[in-house]
Amino acid sequence: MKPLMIALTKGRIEKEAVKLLSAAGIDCQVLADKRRQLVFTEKKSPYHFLLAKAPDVTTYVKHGIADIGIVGKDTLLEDLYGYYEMLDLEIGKCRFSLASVADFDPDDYKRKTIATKYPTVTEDFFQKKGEDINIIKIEGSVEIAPLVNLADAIVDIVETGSTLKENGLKVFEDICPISTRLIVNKAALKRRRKEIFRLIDQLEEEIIERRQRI
Ligand SMILES: Nc1ncnc2c1ncn2[C@@H]1O[C@H](COP(=O)(O)OP(=O)(O)OP(=O)(O)O)[C@@H](O)[C@H]1O
Ligand SMILES: O=P(O)(O)OC[C@H]1O[C@H](OP(=O)(O)OP(=O)(O)O)[C@H](O)[C@@H]1O
Repeated sequence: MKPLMIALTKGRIEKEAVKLLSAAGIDCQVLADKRRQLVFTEKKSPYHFLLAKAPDVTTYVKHGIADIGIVGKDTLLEDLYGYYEMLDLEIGKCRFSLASVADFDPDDYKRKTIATKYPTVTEDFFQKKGEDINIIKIEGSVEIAPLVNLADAIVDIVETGSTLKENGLKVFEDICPISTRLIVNKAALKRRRKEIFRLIDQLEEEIIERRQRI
């Protein structure tokens, strides 16, 4: 049978994810000297890999190109269906927060404009408060928006808080924690159940060990 194909989010969580997979005994040797290569399907490799942007990892898993995806909960909350979320890898930890300039009033009754890369999360957060808002979709450096009056506030990822601080912004409310998750293609979970659960068990064991080390 073909090796399992794992779609890995490239960028910030890549290194941590490869470290976790390797520690769990999942051979990632092919990724060691990858340079600009993005697809790794070497015959002798026990696993195949592709490296993609976070929202595309979900797409490759949904379409069955990848059996397994490694992607942040932030991305999954924007694209909720069509895969199984199987495991919290407990890496890539950060959170969603509502942030703005110091004089922003979250209790102001006027209809707010919120800038974000995450419209679904934002809509859901304000809907639960019973608040109707305008959303402006921004692709990055979202912190600019309240500084130049494009928006009243932002919903964005906060990790250390230094980006907010360096731009004179503060958190008004934490929305939810985020971490990296393992997702599985629905058909693959039926067809390759044994192999996938073996990989999940290996990862779980390593995650528990790491928890005990802290
Ligand atoms: N401080 C952080 N900022 C952003 N993402 C973080 C942070 N810490 C962990 N993550 C996780 O890393 C994932 C990938 O983030 P990364 O910044 O590499 O890509 P991106 O958000 O698509 O940005 P870019 O467009 O710069 O590539 C996020 O989806 C999130 O789950
Ligand atoms: O709390 P911190 O540790 O400062 O991290 C949070 C920052 O990191 C992310 O941006 P990223 O670097 O991915 O760039 P982007 O704004 O272009 O998405 C996020 O959108 C924040 O801007």
